[in-house]
Amino acid sequence: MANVGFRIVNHFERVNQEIIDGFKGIATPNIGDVMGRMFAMDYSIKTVNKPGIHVVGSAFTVRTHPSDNLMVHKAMDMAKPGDIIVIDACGDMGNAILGELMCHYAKTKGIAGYIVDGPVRDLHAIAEMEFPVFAKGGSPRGPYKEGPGEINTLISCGNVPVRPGDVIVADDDGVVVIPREDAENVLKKAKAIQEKEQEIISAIYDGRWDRKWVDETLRQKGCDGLD
Ligand SMILES: O=C([O-])CC(=O)C(=O)O
Ligand SMILES: [Mg+2]
Repeated sequence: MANVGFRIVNHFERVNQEIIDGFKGIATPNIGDVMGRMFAMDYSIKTVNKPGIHVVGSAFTVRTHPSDNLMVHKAMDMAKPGDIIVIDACGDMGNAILGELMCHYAKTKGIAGYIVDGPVRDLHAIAEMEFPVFAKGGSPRGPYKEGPGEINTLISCGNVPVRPGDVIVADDDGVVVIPREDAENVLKKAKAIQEKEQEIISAIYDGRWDRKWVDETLRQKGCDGLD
C-alpha cells in the first residue's frame, strides 16, 4: 500500500444486497433530503442516457489522472456484477474517460453503470444502448492509457466523498451517495419521505395542503408587506 497515487485495493465490504435493492424506485431527491442535503453530487454530473433512467449499485471507486483511463480499464476487469464504477477524474474536462466500447464490455460483466467526474464520448451510442452513464459532458478527445491512479480508495466525485462499497443511486436528477454503514437507516427514512410526498400530492388536489407556514416563516424573518 506504499505507492500512493498508483495502487489497487482488492477487498472491501459491500452493503447487503437486500438493502441495495431497497433503493430501487426511490427518487434521488428523497434520498438526498434525508442525508441533510449533503450527499448529492454536483449538478454538473448528469445522465447521458434517455430520460427515465434509475440505477442503484455498490460503488467501485477509481481515481485517475486527468484525461487517462488505464485504471478504469483495470477496474472494469475487477468489478463485480451490480457494482457502479465511480470515477474521480479530478473534474478535468480535457479528454473523455470512457466510451461505448467500455460500456458494452461493462454490460457483459453485469456492471451496473459508470459515474464520471469528467467527460465521456460516443454519447449517441451510449444513449441508444441504454447503459447507465453519468458524466460532466461529452468530448471526442480520447483518453490516454498511462496511469497513474488508484482503485478502491477514498475519492471525491461531484464534490462528494465516495468510498468503495458506498451505495449509489442515480436518476434524471443526478447522483446521491449513501455512506455504506448508514444505508439501512437512510433507506427507511427515504421510503417514509416518499410516502409522505405521495400524501402531500393527494392533499394538494384535495385542497388540504397547509400553507400557513409560509406567512409564519416570513413574519418570523421580519418580511414587510404581509396582511
Ligand atoms: O478509447 C477509449 O478508451 C474510450 C472509448 O472511446 C470507448 O470505450 O469506446
Ligand atoms: Mg469509442
